Amino acid sequence: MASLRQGCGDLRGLVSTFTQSCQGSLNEARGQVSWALGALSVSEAGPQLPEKQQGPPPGCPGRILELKGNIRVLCRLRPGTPSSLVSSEPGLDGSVTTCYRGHRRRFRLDWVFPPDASQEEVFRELEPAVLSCLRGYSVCIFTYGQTGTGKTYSMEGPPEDPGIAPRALQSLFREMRTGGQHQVTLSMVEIYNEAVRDLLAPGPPERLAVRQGPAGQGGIQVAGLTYWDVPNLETLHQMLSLGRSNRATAATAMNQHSSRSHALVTLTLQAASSTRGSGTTGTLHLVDLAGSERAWKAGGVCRARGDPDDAQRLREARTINRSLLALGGVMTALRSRRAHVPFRDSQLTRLLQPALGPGATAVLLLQISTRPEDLGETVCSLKFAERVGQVELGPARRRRARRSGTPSSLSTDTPLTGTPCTPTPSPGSPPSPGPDSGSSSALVPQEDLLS
Ligand SMILES: Nc1ncnc2c1ncn2[C@@H]1O[C@H](COP(=O)(O)OP(=O)(O)OP(=O)(O)O)[C@@H](O)[C@H]1O
Repeated sequence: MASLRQGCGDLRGLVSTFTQSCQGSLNEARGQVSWALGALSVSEAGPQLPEKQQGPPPGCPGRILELKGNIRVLCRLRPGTPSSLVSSEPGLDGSVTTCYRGHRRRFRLDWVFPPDASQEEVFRELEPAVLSCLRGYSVCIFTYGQTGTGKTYSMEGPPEDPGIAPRALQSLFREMRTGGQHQVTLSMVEIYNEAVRDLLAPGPPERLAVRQGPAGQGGIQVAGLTYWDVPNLETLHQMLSLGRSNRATAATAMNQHSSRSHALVTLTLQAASSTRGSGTTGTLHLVDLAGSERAWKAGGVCRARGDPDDAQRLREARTINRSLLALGGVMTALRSRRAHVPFRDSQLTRLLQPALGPGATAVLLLQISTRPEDLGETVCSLKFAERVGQVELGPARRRRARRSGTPSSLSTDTPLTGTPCTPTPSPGSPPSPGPDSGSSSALVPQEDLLS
């Protein structure tokens, strides 16, 4: 009788959630169709569009993005033991040559940074993409590679030698000071063991639900995510370091301070319309991916160390690898222009969906090791980068605000009145969502609001 009751309860639960799950699948199908239609119109319109409609004039940062393609792959070699098995030709259109299991293979990349490249040199190559966000572009910069190869070093960097994120913020605020009114909004999440957590939540971080946006509007919603209006650079730095300190890290076999989660920082930059042009909404996603670490390597070390936390490390390694595999699957589908792109396969790919949609620009910074014992991983990473380099997202597109869509409470580097790091949150909603976007996540750019 008890088991009959239990069965009956289960059945009731299933029935009650059935409509909801159907609606979810329907919404996703709609999203896929509108994504495919968007891709189609982009590929049809792309090269034929007159320059005026394509974006900024020659010489401007956005122009470089359009001409160089919407996904660029940069590679940075970690300093350390030089090996004759990994050699590189640094610079623009550089290459990395590996000699693995008797096979020589040359991988071409958009830019290769040698082991002695400085943080400044790396950022110089990325700065145009970063600044294009102020002109309404959506840009995603992500670091990818084996654990311990320097992803966090490149993205964050030590205080005495800052990496991409702090330099990007500084550069954006410097540029904003030169004129115009802007509003900057920040959100920061991590994906740890497939759970999405708000790194800037005012209370204890809880697991957040990721959902498909309302029907016909596409996009992804992260329920309960906090969005912060950031008035100045100092506050932004403080918030980022707060978020960073909330991130899950642990000592692993390969790295003493290994990031065990993927971290996604999203800045939305709204520029008010002025005599120089209409308002725009740009988005900058900075993604520090957790490192890939072969499960067998992690497993071997787990057994050898007999540490009680090692089972946890092994589980983390597996989920990280699964999500990176899903990212690889998405890249393959995008490259082959498949009708179905498996964005739903992991939380990482779901959240990255808007950043990899038509009209967006993505820059992959691949980190590799030159150590002979890492060669297998290095080749895998380079193959992944090669796949990414062949993806086409269509020409980069700017998002202009409607004429009436000027952001409401604009600020230009206004000094914070009150305690730093306590700006006004706008829980669960993005900054002034456009009527077409239907998105409640800062990870989701508003639709192309070309007026
Ligand atoms: N270019 C570099 N110059 C100097 N030190 C570096 C460089 N790249 C990496 N390192 C050092 O190597 C170590 C590992 O780097 P980091 O933590 O950034 O790796 P990671 O790829 O983010 O690892 P994980 O995926 O495990 O988080 C750190 O001590 C870092 O300071």
